[in-house]
Amino acid sequence: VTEIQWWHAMTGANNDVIVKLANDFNASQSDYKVIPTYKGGYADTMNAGIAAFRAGNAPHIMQVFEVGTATMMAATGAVKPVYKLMADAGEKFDPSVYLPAITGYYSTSKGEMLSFPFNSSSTVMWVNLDALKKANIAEIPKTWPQVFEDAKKLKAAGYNTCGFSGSWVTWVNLEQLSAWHNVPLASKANGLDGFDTVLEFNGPLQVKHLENLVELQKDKTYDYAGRTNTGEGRFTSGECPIYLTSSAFFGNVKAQAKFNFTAAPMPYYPDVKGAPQNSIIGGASLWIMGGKSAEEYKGVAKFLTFLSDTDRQVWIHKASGYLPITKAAYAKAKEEGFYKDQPYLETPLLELTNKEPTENSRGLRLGNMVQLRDMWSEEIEQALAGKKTAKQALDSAVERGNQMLRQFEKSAVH
Ligand SMILES: O=P(O)(O)OC[C@H](O)CO
Repeated sequence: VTEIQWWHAMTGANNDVIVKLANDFNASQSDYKVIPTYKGGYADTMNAGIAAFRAGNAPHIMQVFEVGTATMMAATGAVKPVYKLMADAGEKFDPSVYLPAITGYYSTSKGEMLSFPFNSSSTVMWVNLDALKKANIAEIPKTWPQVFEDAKKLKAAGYNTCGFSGSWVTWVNLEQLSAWHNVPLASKANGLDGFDTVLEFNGPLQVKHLENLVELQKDKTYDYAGRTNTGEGRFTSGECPIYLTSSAFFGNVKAQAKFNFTAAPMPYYPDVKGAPQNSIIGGASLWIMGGKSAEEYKGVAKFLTFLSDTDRQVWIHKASGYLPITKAAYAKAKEEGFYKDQPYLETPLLELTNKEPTENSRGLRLGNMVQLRDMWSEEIEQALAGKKTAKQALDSAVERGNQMLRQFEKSAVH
């Protein structure tokens, strides 16, 4: 039996999904054994994989969050592009069966798929419907001013430590916010059109939004919940009744929330012309590491085919809240009437396809993104702590970030 190591970053309900997929694949044939290993959060998993590659013992499959894409693309030799893997292994593979809004993110401009879009998500607004009722709020808020208003009412109704919050502070409040309002995060289509991109997220919209969060943080109408997704339990515990994070929070919400809930589209600022635009994808993709044997690659290719199966994709979608990655799986979920019962699982798909993507909303591809996000978060935290104004914090995040991008550009192999 040829062993295939799969390093991943999933916890809770989504870890259960990974384990079941590996077990089912292993039970479906006897030539290969996929062994999943949790390596910490997304940033830790990526760093562990890169270190292992340098030491000559990389796993076969590595789950890398969407914002690690530029780094992986630049790591020529360290990775085996998916389109090549499938061709070399003689595995049937048609990139056109996957949803273009998702695969575009992980493909070259020629349409060659570099990594396999295993778990794609988007940002949604999770809402505690019982809390809304308790605060006499009749409708789910659609705009940011309505969220602020409702969060104040929720506070008055007893949710006094957190009216609203969210995870992945930069993803939600810079990256998705910018795309959703059709303003640039960075030049060159947010880096998709070249590594010579410069950051541009210190514009009026992003500054105004951070000013709002800073102001609302003072009395806990908003309460910061951290850089990654570790604060998500504050929604399921009932503490924060409005919470912006990934659609893939679904498995844990379903298992843990003792209240009625839904996931609505991200709010928007109604004074921004044309908003809302479309959201961008989150989550992660599977990168196949270089330097393995033909036999091992054959097993990996078979596993990717196994993951692409329509029924399996529908199952992953229903269990986790990650998106169905193929057109057939999305159509099947619709046909089954799945979204009639659970309309909120379609929310991220509707956001992604809300409008034809623009240069500002196709996605983003910035090098050194793990470090960039940490530094952007640090600047946001300074603003929330009252040590800098929102404008100073975002100006500094842009300036420091541009230096990091230039370092990446110099070191990247083109
Ligand atoms: O929680 P996930 O897996 O949907 O990922 C959220 C963000 O996209 C991570 O960068």
